[in-house]
Formats: sequence, C-alpha cells, structure tokens
Amino acid sequence: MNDLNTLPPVLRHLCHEQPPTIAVDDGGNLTQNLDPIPVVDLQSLNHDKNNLDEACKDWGLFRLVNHGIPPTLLNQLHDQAKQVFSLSFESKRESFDGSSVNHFWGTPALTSSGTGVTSDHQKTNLFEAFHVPLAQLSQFQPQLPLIESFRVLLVEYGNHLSRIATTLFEAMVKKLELNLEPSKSYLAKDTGYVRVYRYPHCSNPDIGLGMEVHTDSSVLTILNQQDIVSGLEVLRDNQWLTINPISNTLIVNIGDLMQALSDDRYKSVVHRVKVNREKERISMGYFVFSGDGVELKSSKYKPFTYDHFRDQVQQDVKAFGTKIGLARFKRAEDN
Ligand SMILES: O=C(O)CCC(=O)C(=O)O
Ligand SMILES: [Fe+2]
Repeated sequence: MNDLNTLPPVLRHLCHEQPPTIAVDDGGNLTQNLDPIPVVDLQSLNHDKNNLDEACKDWGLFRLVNHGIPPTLLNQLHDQAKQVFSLSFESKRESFDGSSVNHFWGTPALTSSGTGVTSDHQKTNLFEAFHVPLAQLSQFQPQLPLIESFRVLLVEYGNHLSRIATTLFEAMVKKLELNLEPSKSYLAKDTGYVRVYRYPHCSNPDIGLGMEVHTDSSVLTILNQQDIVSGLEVLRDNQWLTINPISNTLIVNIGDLMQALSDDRYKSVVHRVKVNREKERISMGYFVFSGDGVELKSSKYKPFTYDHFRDQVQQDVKAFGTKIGLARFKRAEDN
C-alpha cells in the first residue's frame, strides 16, 4: 500500500485510481521468463570470449555478474531505502533540506544546483527520488540515525560503483581502440551520483509512466534492481522489453556521452519505467560523466563538454517538455 502521507502531494492521486475495466496488455510479460539480454562477467573481461563489445554495439545494455558487491550490502541498501521512503513526506523534506542530497519527484531533469527542470508540456513522471552526489556524501550529516546509516552504506556502495565503472570503461576503450588524451578525464569519479527511486504502485497502469522514454546523458549508468518488482523496459526492435530484476546482478546502460565517444558504435539505449499495478518499486541508478570542461571529440558530433550537453538538455526540456539529446550535436554532414 502506498502510504498517502509519505508521498509527495502531486503523486497522492495514484492511491485513489481505480483499475481500468478493460484488461490492459502490458507487453513485456511474454518475454518475462526468457530474459534474452546479454550477460557480462566482470571477472573475465579480458577473455576473448567475453561479449562486452557485442552487447554495447547491439543492445547498449547488459546484465553484469561477478561484480564484487557483497549481496548483504545490496540487500541492506534496498531495505534501508524502503525505510527512508516510508518516512512522512514532511520529515523527508526536513531531513534533506539544505543538504547535498536532493529529495525530488516528478521530473528526472535537475539543474546542477538540484532544482527540477519542468515545462508546461511535460507530464509528471510518477516517482519520488533522492539525488546523491557521491563526492559530497561525507559532508552530509543527517540527524536521523536511519538516514545516517543509509549514508554510510551509500559511501561503501559508491566505492564499488566507481571501481566497476572504471573497469568497464577501460575495457570498452580498449575494445574500441580509442585514442583518448591521457591528461583528460573522460570518466570522472567526482561527477558520479546515485539516484534512489521509489515508484509508487497504481492499480491503473494507464495513468502514466514511472519515468518517461529517454536515453541517459551519462558515459555509463549502473542500475541496481534488487527489488523483485519489475518496471524497467528497453526499446528493442520497436518493442518494449521488460528487464527482469534478478537479485545480485546489475544492469549497465551505455549513455549518450559513451555513444558520442564511440562514434556511434555503442548505443545509448532507449528505456522507460512503467508503474507496477500492485507493488511499489525501489531502484538505484549510478550515473557517471566526463570531467568538467573535458571536450568530447568524435567524427559524428561537434565537440562538446558534458556541461554544454546538460545545458542544452535543460533548455529543450523547458521549451519542448522533452530531451532531444545527441541529435542536437550531430555534424551537418551526418544529418
Ligand atoms: O528506475 C529505473 O529502473 C531506471 C531509472 C532511469 O532510467 C534513470 O534514472 O535514468
Ligand atoms: Fe535512464
């Protein structure tokens, strides 16, 4: 049950929605048990037979196993995230107000100062979340013991994520034979942030999306779906495919910056999140970007920095209600 007073006011209507009278085909279910997505083993990236390169080219996403994050840490993170979300809305507002962690909802686009980017054209995304810049987590001093112990877990989790992202990125750069300038940081540890999401359930799945259709602006995204509740879908051959939660595995997405760096050989995968009819869903995404002022050069796109890219995304969300993304930076000869 979504507890009304724990939800941001704009999401409280979800609790009162009646199920539609006509059964809805919610796609994805047919493929539920097949799970065709490629699996990459972090421990054997250097073996010839590992399919990292094919997965990034063909899917833009894979399931990562043998990642070295202890299952107990993943379970504790999930349990504590659930408890933090179960606090009353007011107490969450108070606990994070003025801190480096942002409590936000309804729109995935945030400015660098943490305010939501909204537009008259945009539909509310049906989630509540915490935006956690990992480099600033040590300065966050929560009053509530529950939030303090969650912070400690996030610090430990963040160290694992940055290790995994670096290992994967280095393997990708090798496979792509990219000549990156060694003095520049194309995957900057201090840009990494985690977003902890709660998607309330709603008996009427026609009400809207948990998160709108999009690609990630990151170099890489690492998603943790420790919860058994599904919701994430990727667009593949014009069909939405459910990415099943399988405990102790992670989902890695190629983001827009990696697509540009790879000259479009790797694909920034199109995805969305559906709301579940019966249960709320908790997920956590780690997003990592290139360093401040580092220009990404490629044959397909005009050179741009991540700051420039993010500003453009925000302008587009304000003006059109949606991100346009890499298409904005395409070189003229490729249009
Ligand atoms: O919650 C999820 O499964 C995905 C979230 C997502 O796509 C995002 O934050 O960009
Ligand atoms: Fe995403």
